[in-house]
Amino acid sequence: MLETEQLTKKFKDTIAVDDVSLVLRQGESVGLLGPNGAGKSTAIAMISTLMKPSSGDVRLNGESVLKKPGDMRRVLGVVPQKIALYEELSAYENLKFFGRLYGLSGKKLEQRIDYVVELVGLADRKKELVKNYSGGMQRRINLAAAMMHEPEVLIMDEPTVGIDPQSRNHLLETIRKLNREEGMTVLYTSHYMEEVEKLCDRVYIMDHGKVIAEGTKEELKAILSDQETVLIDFDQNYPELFAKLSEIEGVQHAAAEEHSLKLIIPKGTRLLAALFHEAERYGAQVVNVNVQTPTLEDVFLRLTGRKLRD
Ligand SMILES: Nc1ncnc2c1ncn2[C@@H]1O[C@H](COP(=O)(O)OP(=O)(O)OP(=O)(O)O)[C@@H](O)[C@H]1O
Repeated sequence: MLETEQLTKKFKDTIAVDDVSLVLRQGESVGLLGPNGAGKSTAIAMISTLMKPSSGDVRLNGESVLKKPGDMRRVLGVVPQKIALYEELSAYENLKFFGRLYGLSGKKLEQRIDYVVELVGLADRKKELVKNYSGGMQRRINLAAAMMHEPEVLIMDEPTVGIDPQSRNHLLETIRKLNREEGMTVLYTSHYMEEVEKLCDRVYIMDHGKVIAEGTKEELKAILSDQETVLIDFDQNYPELFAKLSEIEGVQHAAAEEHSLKLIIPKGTRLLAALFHEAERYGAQVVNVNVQTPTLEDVFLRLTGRKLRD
């Protein structure tokens, strides 16, 4: 129902979005996964008609939205990364304002407000001023505002960055319910691999403005089907040892995080003898060794040599 064709956005010396072709089918939940600066927000700004592409096109049911941006705006509910609410007003007043912008009034408007505050779990607090809400509650009302005009497609730009775990879970559950139970089409961007794994059927992985991989979660993980991920926990951080271990024969990618080192190796690689030998040389204690099936985070590491959250 919605697609981008070789979408490109150039700023002075940066190509923020580079030849990106995405497809979003009705009822699907699609993830756009990439680190900070990958170009996700810029792509969303163009899809939602807030920014003109340098080249390429965005199509809604086959028709270019560059000519008819109004059609797209009616269909889309966009939850931006930044909170877009009036702080001095209550949640209820904010929702009333957004509802009126979309032409709702009277009983219909009140019914819709009742529905969206219930949806985000804030019905009993709707009369409080937005400035007194926690960051997570503000995000939930942000989602409620995007839902006021009964959009067919919901686009969310990193909606859980910096919020408390309770609001995060609530948001994720709400989006999941909207997609699975109400058939809402969802485009969800994040640099949190676990969120995309939980919510999305299909995933585009972006880096430096380009789509570097696309597929169902299973297809993407199949990129690593003949590899395994070994997570080694140490008693503390040993930068020199970690660098040394990353060079062991067979290790294809390595990423260190605090006391742990993650290695991607071909299945069946005999690693333990070398691991313990080197650890002993550096006086390091191996606390735990865990062999895992690859995650989308590992796929990203394999494709780019970097971690998603570098
Ligand atoms: N208005 C602008 N002018 C110049 N450069 C920009 C502009 N907007 C974005 N960029 C650059 O384009 C690139 C992509 O940015 P974008 O915000 O789309 O990435 P992102 O994947 O959404 O990351 P984040 O999660 O940090 O928002 C970055 O290098 C950014 O600095």
